Amino acid sequence: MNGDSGTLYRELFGEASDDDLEDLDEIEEPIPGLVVYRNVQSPKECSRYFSWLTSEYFPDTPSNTTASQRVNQGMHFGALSDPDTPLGRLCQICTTLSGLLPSSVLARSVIFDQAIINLYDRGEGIGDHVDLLRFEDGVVGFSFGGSVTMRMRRVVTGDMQRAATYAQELQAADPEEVVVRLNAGDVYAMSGEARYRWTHGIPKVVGGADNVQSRRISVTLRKLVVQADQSS
Ligand SMILES: O=C(O)CCC(=O)C(=O)O
Ligand SMILES: [Fe+2]
Repeated sequence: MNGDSGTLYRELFGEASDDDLEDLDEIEEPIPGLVVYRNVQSPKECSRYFSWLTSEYFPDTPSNTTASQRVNQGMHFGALSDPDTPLGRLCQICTTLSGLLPSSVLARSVIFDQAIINLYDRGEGIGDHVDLLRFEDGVVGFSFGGSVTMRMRRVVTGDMQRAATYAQELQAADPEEVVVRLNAGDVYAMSGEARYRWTHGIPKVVGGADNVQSRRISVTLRKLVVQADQSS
């Protein structure tokens, strides 16, 4: 689904101000390549994104159903180069947060051209996985709605393909794990080791309680790997 064509950021959210991005609290988690910035987006901006994402991608997904057919994911394909669109604005934010992404990622002519929009309702989660290798290095996540705990585990099997199939459990899980609390307005990035050598997931249950307590919508930005031309 291509949700943001023709939707101007300014129409929905008013003038974007980079003043909002100052004085941010950057937290470097103990995994090389994992960077978390807190409170990048204001509560007001978050609630506007939450509403826009809901109407654009999940207009018919009530939170009180566990039906397996329910729509809980949307996708965008196409360069996110226009900061006057909601998803393009998220891409622009990435370029303003120093150290969020390595210079090799920022130097790309198109930094991101794909977005996945995930919806989580109470009791849901996503299994431990490494993002598919069809995507380049550098994945950035934005959070809207409820808070959640993300778990990261070092890949110890060396089996990248298996990890990339969204395994629910790694067979030889290393006890070493890092948990990252994600609140609305936070921005996280996974590059290098964090992107390729660690899984990430959102467990359904944390400390005996539902991890997701109220609806959360995440937007993750990626760049598709350009396939070499096989025909010549
Ligand atoms: O919801 C999130 O922040 C993570 C989503 C994710 O890992 C994915 O879509 O691959
Ligand atoms: Fe992922």
